[in-house]
Amino acid sequence: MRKPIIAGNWKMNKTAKEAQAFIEAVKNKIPASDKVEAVIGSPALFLEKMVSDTEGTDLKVAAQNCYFEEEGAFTGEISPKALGDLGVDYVIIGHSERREYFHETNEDINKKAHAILRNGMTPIVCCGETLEQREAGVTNEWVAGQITAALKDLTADQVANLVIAYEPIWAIGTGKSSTAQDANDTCGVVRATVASIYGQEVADKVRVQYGGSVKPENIAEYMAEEHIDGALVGGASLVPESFLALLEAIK
Ligand SMILES: O=C(CO)COP(=O)(O)O
Repeated sequence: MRKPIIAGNWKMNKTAKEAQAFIEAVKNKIPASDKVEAVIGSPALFLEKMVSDTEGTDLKVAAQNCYFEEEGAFTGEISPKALGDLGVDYVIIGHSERREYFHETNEDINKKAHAILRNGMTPIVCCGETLEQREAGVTNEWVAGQITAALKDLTADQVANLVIAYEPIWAIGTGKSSTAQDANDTCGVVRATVASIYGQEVADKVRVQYGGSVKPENIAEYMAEEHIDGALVGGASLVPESFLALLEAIK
C-alpha cells in the first residue's frame, strides 16, 4: 500500500514572514502522517526557518533544487550536503521550469538524484511532456526516456523509496488540468518504466504524483486512479485553506 503524498511547490513565491504565517496557519491542522504525507517545497532562502517552524508537526520540508556536488567553487549553488544537514526531507529535481529556464539536463538530474540520496534526503523527480509532444503522440516515449535517464545507476532500494512527479507542461499554471484518465495512463507509463528496469516489486513501491492545475475541487478524481499516489501542487499550495483542503480530500 503506497502512502499518498501531497507536496506543495511554492516556486519563487513568499517572503520568510509569509512562509512563517502559512506554517502557523496550517501546523496544527495537518492530518496524521499515517494517512497522507504532507510536504511543502519552499524557496531555499528560508528553508532553515521552515525546518525549525515545522518541528514537531506532520509537515515535511522540500527544497526546490540543489547542485550535484557537495561543496566547492560553485558560486550561487545550493549544496545537497548543507540541505541534508539542515534537516530538509525532500528535494524537487527536474521540474520543467528548471529544465526550460535553467537548462537542467537529464544527466544533471541523475547526478542530483545521487547527491540527494547520498545526503540522506529523498528526490522528487519531475517529468512531463510539452503540448507539441502530446499532440505528436510521443508522450510515453518521452516520459519513459526522462525517467530512465534520471534513475541511471540508482539501486533498487533507492528507487523503491523515491517519488516521481508526472507534470504535463501544458497543464502547469494554466488551469488546463489533464483528465484523470490521461494522467493515470502516463503515471502508469512511469511505473512500467521503473518495472522494466527494477522489476515489478520496486515499481509497486515507488510513489507517482500527478501535477498540473491540481486543486481541492479535482484532487479526489486523480487520487481515485490506480497509478496516482499524490500530487505536486503549485498555485493551490500557496494558501493555507486550499493546501489543507487538498490534504482533507484524501485522508
Ligand atoms: O508545476 C507545478 C507543481 O510543481 C504545478 O503548478 P500548478 O499547480 O500551479 O499548475
